[in-house]
Amino acid sequence: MMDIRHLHYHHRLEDICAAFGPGEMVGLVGPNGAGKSTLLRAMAGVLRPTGGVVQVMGEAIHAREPRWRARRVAYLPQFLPDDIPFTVREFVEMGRYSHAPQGVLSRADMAAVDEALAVMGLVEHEDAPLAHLSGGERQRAAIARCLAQGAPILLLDEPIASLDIHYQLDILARLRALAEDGRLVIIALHHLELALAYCQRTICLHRGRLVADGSPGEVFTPALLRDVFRVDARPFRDPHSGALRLSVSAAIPSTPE
Ligand SMILES: Nc1ncnc2c1ncn2[C@@H]1O[C@H](COP(=O)(O)OP(=O)(O)OP(=O)(O)O)[C@@H](O)[C@H]1O
Repeated sequence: MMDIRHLHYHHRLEDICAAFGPGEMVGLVGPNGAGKSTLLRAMAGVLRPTGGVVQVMGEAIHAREPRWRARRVAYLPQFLPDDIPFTVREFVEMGRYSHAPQGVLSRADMAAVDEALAVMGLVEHEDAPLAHLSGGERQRAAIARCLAQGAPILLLDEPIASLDIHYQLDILARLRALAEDGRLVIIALHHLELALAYCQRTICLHRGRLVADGSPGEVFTPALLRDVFRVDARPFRDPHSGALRLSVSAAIPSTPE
């Protein structure tokens, strides 16, 4: 479904190789500045690699036009501009325009928008200007736009960063359900505990390189947590639920470079 071959982007990404299939829920983790957003932008086709290629369904994504990309990949950037001059509904409707060649949304398009607004708890805000929403509500509107898009691949850059705990868990559960339904979902996450709980696969970037790729239990070793994330931490199995959890005891002090 998505194949990354020897991807480079200046010094920010170096020789990234990975392949992803339908039905996968993948957590993209790594410390600040590791290259997660850069990688997601290259995967979404909005950033042209300086080497290698990202193929989506066998085609180099950056070489295809925006409508082709939007039918296949829904991409949530890490930050939205503060001054988007649209109502919440208009903004979510934008997710459907790749399905409406003449720019006129059909009944099915409107139904997809209604559903996305409802699952993101935004029906009461649909006529409000986007700029009048709180940070978390705006983030939910951006996720609603991605969901309305109906693309088989979702690339979400820190989708839960500004959300309350209910929406963090609710959205991760919804994304996992979409993956179980056959989509490919890749999310950049700083919450390693939530990656453990919700992602079946985790890929870890460090200084622009892919340093680990496997189940969260395989990836979050005490050595990787120490060397990459600079914390003293160890995974353990919760005696009640049997789920893998993370016990983090301390940040390892930075040493001057
Ligand atoms: N516009 C830019 N121009 C030059 N360098 C950039 C630019 N944006 C990011 N970088 C650099 O590229 C590297 C990777 O940044 P990126 O935003 O991809 O990291 P990230 O893993 O998403 O970080 P974070 O967790 O802090 O969001 C960093 O060293 C950053 O300083």
